[in-house]
Amino acid sequence: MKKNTSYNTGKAVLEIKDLYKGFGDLKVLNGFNLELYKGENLVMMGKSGSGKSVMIKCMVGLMQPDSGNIKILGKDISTLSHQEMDELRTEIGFLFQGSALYDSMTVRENLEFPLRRHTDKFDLKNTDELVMEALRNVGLEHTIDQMPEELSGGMQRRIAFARALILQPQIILYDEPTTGLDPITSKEIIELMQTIQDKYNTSSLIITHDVDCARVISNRMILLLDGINYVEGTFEELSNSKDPKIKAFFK
Ligand SMILES: Nc1ncnc2c1ncn2[C@@H]1O[C@H](COP(=O)(O)OP(=O)(O)OP(=O)(O)O)[C@@H](O)[C@H]1O
Repeated sequence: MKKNTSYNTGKAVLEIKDLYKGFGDLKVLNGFNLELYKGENLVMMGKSGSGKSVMIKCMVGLMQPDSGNIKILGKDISTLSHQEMDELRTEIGFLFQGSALYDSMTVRENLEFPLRRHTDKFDLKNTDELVMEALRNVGLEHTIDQMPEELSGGMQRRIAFARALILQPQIILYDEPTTGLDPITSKEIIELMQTIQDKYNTSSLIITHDVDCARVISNRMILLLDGINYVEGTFEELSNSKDPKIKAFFK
């Protein structure tokens, strides 16, 4: 698979500067910085409890940082109204480990759901077309009228992927996209992530502990350690590091 590692001259779609967040005596983020460039796959690794979820919650406006600055698509999120933040969230697709489908809805209804919430951005007349395109992207057009329970775990994950894509986001956030999947399904998901990036030139922030996933998908990597962006570089650079703290991630 071709890998491009020259994104750091491009335009940043997400900029986190000097982010601090603590809970009482617990300092979680201590001046964390991150830039995600247009069209890149940035893999973020961090130990359990290192603050990855806190960082994401600050990023999508679900948590208030103590200080620091977050810009998404050039907009400082601390200046946005509720409605503006909601609109900006349509530019971010989420694929989380627990991105469960609604059990009582068909695949079609699951995919229509985000569109109905954002009629300002999408014309509901085009719903069928958008649903089909999203399903085509994950190769599951034939499941459109099925219920989630009729699908395998891997297929459900792909439908959740299609649902994350349906709003045509510019940024995709993946949290442990391959955790809990068997190696073959895991490989399929990684290939899908790559296909989507190639097709739509999306920018992805991928949080994972899966070294194989990081090797295949990352253009660049960042390690969150001690509340800061401890190191950044390509997979090759980081995996060959002599620093024991960095080496620990690649065991
Ligand atoms: N609302 C909260 N109140 C108090 N402490 C919190 C809160 N949210 C997170 N923390 C603490 O902040 C630290 C970082 O949590 P976070 O969930 O971001 O970790 P993580 O890196 O996502 O871990 P994992 O990989 O296990 O999901 C933890 O010690 C957690 O207990």
